[in-house]
Amino acid sequence: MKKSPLPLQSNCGPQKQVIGKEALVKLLRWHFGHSNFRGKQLDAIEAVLSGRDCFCLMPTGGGKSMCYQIPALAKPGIVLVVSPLIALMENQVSALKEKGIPAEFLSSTQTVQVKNKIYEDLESGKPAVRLLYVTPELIATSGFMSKLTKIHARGLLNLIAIDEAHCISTWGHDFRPSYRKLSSLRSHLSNIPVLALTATAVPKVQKDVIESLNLQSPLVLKSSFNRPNIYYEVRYKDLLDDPFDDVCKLLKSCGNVCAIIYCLERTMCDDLATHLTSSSISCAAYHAGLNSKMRSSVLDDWISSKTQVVVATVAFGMGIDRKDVRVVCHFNIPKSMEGFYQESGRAGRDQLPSRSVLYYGMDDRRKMEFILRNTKRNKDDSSSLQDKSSKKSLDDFNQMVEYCEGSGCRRKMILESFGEMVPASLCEKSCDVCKHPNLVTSYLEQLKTATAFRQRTGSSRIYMTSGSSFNAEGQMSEFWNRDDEASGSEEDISESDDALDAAKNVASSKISAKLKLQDKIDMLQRAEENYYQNKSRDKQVNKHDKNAIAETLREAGKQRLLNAIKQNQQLVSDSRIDVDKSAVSLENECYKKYGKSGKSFYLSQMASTARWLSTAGPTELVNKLGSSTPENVTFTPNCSPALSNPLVPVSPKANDEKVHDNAGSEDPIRSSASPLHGSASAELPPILSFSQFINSGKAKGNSASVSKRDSPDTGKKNLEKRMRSQ
Ligand SMILES: Nc1ncnc2c1ncn2[C@@H]1O[C@H](COP(=O)(O)OP(=O)(O)OP(=O)(O)O)[C@@H](O)[C@H]1O
Ligand SMILES: [Mg+2]
Repeated sequence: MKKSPLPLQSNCGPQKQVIGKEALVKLLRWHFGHSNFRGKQLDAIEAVLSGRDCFCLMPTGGGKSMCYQIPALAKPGIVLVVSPLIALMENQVSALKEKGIPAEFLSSTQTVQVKNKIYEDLESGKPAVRLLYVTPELIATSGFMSKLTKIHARGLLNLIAIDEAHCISTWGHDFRPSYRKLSSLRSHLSNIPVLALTATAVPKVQKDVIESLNLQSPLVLKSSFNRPNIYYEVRYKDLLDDPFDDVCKLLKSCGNVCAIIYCLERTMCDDLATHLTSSSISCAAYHAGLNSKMRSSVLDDWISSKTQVVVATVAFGMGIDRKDVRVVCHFNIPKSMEGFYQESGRAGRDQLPSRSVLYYGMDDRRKMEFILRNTKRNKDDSSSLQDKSSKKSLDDFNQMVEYCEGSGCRRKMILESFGEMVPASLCEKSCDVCKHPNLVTSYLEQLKTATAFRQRTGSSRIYMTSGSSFNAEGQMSEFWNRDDEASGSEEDISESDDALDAAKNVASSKISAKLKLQDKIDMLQRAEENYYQNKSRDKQVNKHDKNAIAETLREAGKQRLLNAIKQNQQLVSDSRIDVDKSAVSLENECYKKYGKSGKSFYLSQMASTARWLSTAGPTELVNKLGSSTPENVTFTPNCSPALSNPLVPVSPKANDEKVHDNAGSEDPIRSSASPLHGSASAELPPILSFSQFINSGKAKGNSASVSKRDSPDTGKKNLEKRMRSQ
């Protein structure tokens, strides 16, 4: 619902004018319908309005957003909000727009037209926007920084709010390298107050945030971390017959309530979501393996109560504001208390009674310990730094283990981990230990017995045995986005880099320890032979590859999009849009993006596109489709990704181009129109395979020692085989 003009907007005079408490409360009531400020909100607002820096530590759901949203309404000008997640920005901006508050966000998900419109407004004499949300990656770009400097020079910048500020600290659980670049904000935009907000910062992180952001004599506001309306509980997987069923029963016993279930792995999310759905629980999976449209669709459905339960990796949630989440389950033990606090804190933001249930399993514990012990924080860090970082991660994790295996009050444990000393009586029986102490003690004893038994019988499952299990990207846990510093990428969800790296490192270190050089060479030679054998076999079976996307499927896809477009009268009647070409263009976009990832990705992308066509507003549609350049649309033929000789370096361009896989088709490098490509490839001598290379060395050194497999004859055969298979 749109509101009439802001009551204070025109009354605000010069920047220095002090806005009184009453006026601020009036703004709160008028725009947000809350009767009064909560906790330390007013202190933070008054501080930043008077031009002072502020560090604000409030519990999850404490109302931190209000600390920068009210200042944006109290003074003409712009409040810049730095936020780590595109989903989070989208959410807040649409909620503000609903209330008639001019807010925008800038991210890689928007069309150029939308971004240009925002920039035009910012450059106009009197920008309409009051709150501008951006990612830290965007701030780090020189283009955006120069725009910001100009806005500042025109006296239009009121406040810089850094939400989820703990992401700046390498000691924090969600460290984002791009956040570190925010330290330059101070030097570029002097005299603008900075407000740092977080719910989860241990004293060391608090100090780090204040120093990194270069806050000047900030007002430090800290509220208690206690969330009295959340009941904390741990369930022991090793003592349960079927943990999936237990989650199911738990959700059913709570009624059809809103819940989030966190899992470590994407596959686990999918499996558990399927199980719950088959038990008639309204639920969906959410993780970085889904494309961004699918993720938005799951998020939208959950926010609008179409689905009640989301089974997600930690990719879901930071700052997500659905007030009535009644249950947050951790199906696997989280890696730190900070992460656990933040995730479980998504329950009961409406202050009504809610539950946090953690499923603790010994295998999960071992698995997480393995990941943390072997995770490399940064490839360039020295080994002592790596060791320190790994030790810190393990220390953090041990707190979580203590939380699960300890027999003390859970709430007290959480609060003490944040440096808050409280008596156990504060809990008022709102954790399982305080409410059922005997039961929990008995569980812990049973757990000990079960663990000892497993150790004796060696029946513990082995999770990470070989490198091959790590090849499938996305199978591992996913932590927060650790963008490539140089890329300035603005992706909102990370690929699972940490754990994957860890696993790969371990796999390779195991190989190094085990194999001597000769073994390695033999292994590589065998791998090469297998590669060529498989490749020529693949050619025959390729047609039957169940993951391949056939032309008929693509045709059906185009037809589906065309139907979706035709159902939208807005599109059919708009002369700027060519419906046929738009369908072709959209299908091509889906194929180009997800074709290589396989059929299911392609289909899910098509489904989201069709969904978008039926729900998007007229401006969005015209922006996207009116500007498409269907003349330039080229079709990617039904093919597998370019697989030319792996030993020939392939130019990046060649990777982007489309390659026909049919016999007699041309290699894009050799068939390039460029004379350089043409003549160079004709003159190049054949490139030796790995075996040939090794053999030639051996032949030079000691021709007598050449094995049958390594004989020049075999080398020649290999080369012929290789040529045939291309
Ligand atoms: N003064 C207030 N009175 C009542 N409700 C409020 C008040 N301030 C904020 N809220 C509500 O509290 C909820 C949580 O607010 P918000 O999202 O700002 O929390 P947060 O501290 O940013 O949490 P998180 O750490 O999870 O991001 C929102 O639904 C908001 O509308
Ligand atoms: Mg928040």
